Amino acid sequence: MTTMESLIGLVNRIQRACTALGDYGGGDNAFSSLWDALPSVAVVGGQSSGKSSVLESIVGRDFLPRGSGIVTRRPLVLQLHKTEDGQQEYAEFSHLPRRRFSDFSIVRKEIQDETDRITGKTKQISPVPIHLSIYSPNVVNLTLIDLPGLTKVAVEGQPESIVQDIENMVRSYVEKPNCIILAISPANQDIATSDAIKLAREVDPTGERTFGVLTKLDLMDKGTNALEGRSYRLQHPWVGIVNRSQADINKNVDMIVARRKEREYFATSPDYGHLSSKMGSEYLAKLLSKHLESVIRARIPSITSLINKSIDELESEMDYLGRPIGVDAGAQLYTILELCRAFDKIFKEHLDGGRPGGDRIYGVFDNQLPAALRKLPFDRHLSMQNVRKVVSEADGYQPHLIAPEQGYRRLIDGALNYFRGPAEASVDAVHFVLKELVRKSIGETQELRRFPTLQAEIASAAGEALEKFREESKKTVLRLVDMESSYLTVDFFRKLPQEIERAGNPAPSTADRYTEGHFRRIGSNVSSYVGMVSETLKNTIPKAVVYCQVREAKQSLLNYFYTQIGKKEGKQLGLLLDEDPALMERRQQCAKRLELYKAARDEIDSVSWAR
Ligand SMILES: Nc1nc2c(ncn2[C@@H]2O[C@H](COP(=O)(O)OP(=O)(O)OP(=O)(O)O)[C@@H](O)[C@H]2O)c(=O)[nH]1
Repeated sequence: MTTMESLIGLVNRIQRACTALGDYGGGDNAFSSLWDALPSVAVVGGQSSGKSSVLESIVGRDFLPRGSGIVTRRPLVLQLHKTEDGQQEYAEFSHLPRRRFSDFSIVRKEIQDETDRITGKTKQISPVPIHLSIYSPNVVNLTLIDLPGLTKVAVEGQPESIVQDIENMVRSYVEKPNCIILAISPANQDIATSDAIKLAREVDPTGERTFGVLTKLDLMDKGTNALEGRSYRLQHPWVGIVNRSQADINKNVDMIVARRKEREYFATSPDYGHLSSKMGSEYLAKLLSKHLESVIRARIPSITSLINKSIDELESEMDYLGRPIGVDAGAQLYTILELCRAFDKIFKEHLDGGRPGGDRIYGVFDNQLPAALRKLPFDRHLSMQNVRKVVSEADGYQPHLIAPEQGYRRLIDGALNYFRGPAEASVDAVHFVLKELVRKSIGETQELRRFPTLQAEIASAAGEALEKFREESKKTVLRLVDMESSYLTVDFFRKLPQEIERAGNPAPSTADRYTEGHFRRIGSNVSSYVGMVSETLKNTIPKAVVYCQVREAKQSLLNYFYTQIGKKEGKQLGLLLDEDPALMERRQQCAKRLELYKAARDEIDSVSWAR
C-alpha cells in the first residue's frame, strides 16, 4: 500500500466512523466535530451543470440516479479505491456491509432507495451521508462528496424551502476550511451566473481551495477557448471536461469509451490541444487525488492534536459523569453496596468529626436538655399551697403523725412525671440532627449524584431506621424516668431527720406540724430530692440516647436496607440504578465519541508506522 492510498483511506475510515456516530460535521453537536477537521472534496454545481457526468466519468461507471427534479438529496461520500488491472469492479455501501455490488444499475437503485429510507418519499433533503466505496482498476484513490445540485426553483412534489435547504447544506460543507471545493460550471453559461462559482467565491474568496471545472466544452463554437479570459481566476488552473451528451447517454455509450472520446477531443482540438495533458476527467481525478493527499498530509499533525485533546476532554468528562455500570445483577448489587458504603462513610464522618454536624448532638445534651430541666415547673408543684393540698389529700381522714409518707410519694411521683417531657424532647432533637445529617451526607456523596432513585431509596431506608431508633430510645429514656419513681433513694430520706436534729432544732410539735413551715419543709425536701434526680437524668438520658440512636445509626443505619437489596432481582436492582436520562444520554454520547477518537488515533498511528 502506498502512502497516498493509506492517507486517503485513513481519512475515509475516520469519516465512516464519524457517520456511524452521527457526526456529519456542522455545529449542531454538543461535541467538536472530527469530521470538520478532516480534509474532503465536495462536489458542487448547479442543475444540469454536468455534475453527475463528471463524477461518473471519474469513476468510469454509470451509477448515479438520474431523473428530473432534485435527485441527489443526501450527501454521497464516494470513496474510490484503485485495484490491480484486470480485477473485477465492485461497489460497497457502509450501510450494507459485506455486500458486494458488481452490477452498477443496482448501485444506482440502492442509492435511490437509501435516500428514500431517510428522507421518506417526501423528497426532502437530509444531511446524513450515504457512504459508497468503489473498487476498480479504472479509478485513482480519491474521496469525493457529491452534494445536492444547487437549484433556483423547486419542482412539483418538492417543498419551496428545498432551494434554501440545499444551499444551506452545500454551504455547511464548503465553508469548512478543510473542504476542497470542486466547483462545476457548464461552459455554455456565463461564469458570472454559475451557482457553484458564486458560492465558492463567497466561502473561499482567495480561491485557494477551489478547483474550477468547465463542462460541455464541446458545445462551444469552434475557435472559442472557454478557459481563457472568461473564466474566473482561481489559485488552481481550471480543468475543462467533455462528458457524454444526452444523445450519448441515450445510446448507452460506455463510460470507458466516453473517456477515450474525451481524450481524443482534447488531443485533436485546435483550441485546447496545447493543454490536452491538463484537461479531461482522468486528469482531474489524478489532480484531485494528489492535492487531497498533500492536504491530508499537511493536516495530520493538527488532526492528531485535535484527537488527543478531545480524548483528554472526553476522559475527564467521563470521570465527571461516572463510568457506566454493568448490566448483570452481580455488578449492579456490587455498585449499589459500594454507593451505600460511600454514603455511610460520609455519614460517619459527620458523627465522628471531620465533617460538621455531630457537635450538634452534644449541643442537645449540653444546652437543650439542662435548659429544659431547669424550666420544669417544680416551683409551682412544690409551692406551699400545693404541698398542703397533696399531703392533706394523701392523709385522708387521719392526718399523718410523724412524716407524711404517702404525701411525699405523691409529691415525688408528680414531680418525676415532669421529666418525661425533656427526656422525649432530647430523643426528638437528636433524631432531627441525625435526619439532617443523612440528608446532608446523601447530598455530599459525589458518587450518588447520578442516581436520583437510589438517593431517594437510601433516604427513605435511613429515615425508617432512624424512626425505629427513635422509638427504642424513647422507650429507654422513659424507662429511666419510671425507674426513678419506682424506687426512691432511701438514704436521702434517712438523712433528713438527722440533719434536723444535728441542727439542734427541737422536734416539731403536733401544733406546728400543720403550719406553713411544716409544708415548706416538706416542699424543700422533695425539691432537693427532685434536684438530685434531675442531676442523675441529666447524665443518664444522653447515655441512653447515644446508645439507642447515635451508636445504632453509626453501626446499622442501612442494615435492613442491605437485607432488602440482597433479595432483589436483577431488574429491580437496575431500577434502583436508574439515572437521570439526560445524564445517561450524555454519557452514552461521550463514550461513543471516545471510542471514535480512540479508533481514529489508532488509524493514524497505523498509517504513520506504514510510512
Ligand atoms: N454535450 C455535452 N453534454 C453534457 C456534458 N456534460 C453534461 N452534459 C449533458 O448535460 C445534461 C446534464 O448533465 P448531468 O451530468 O445530469 O448534470 P447534473 O449537474 O448532474 O444535473 P442534475 O442531476 O439535473 O442536477 C445531460 O443531458 C448530459 O448529457 C458535456 O460535457 N457535453
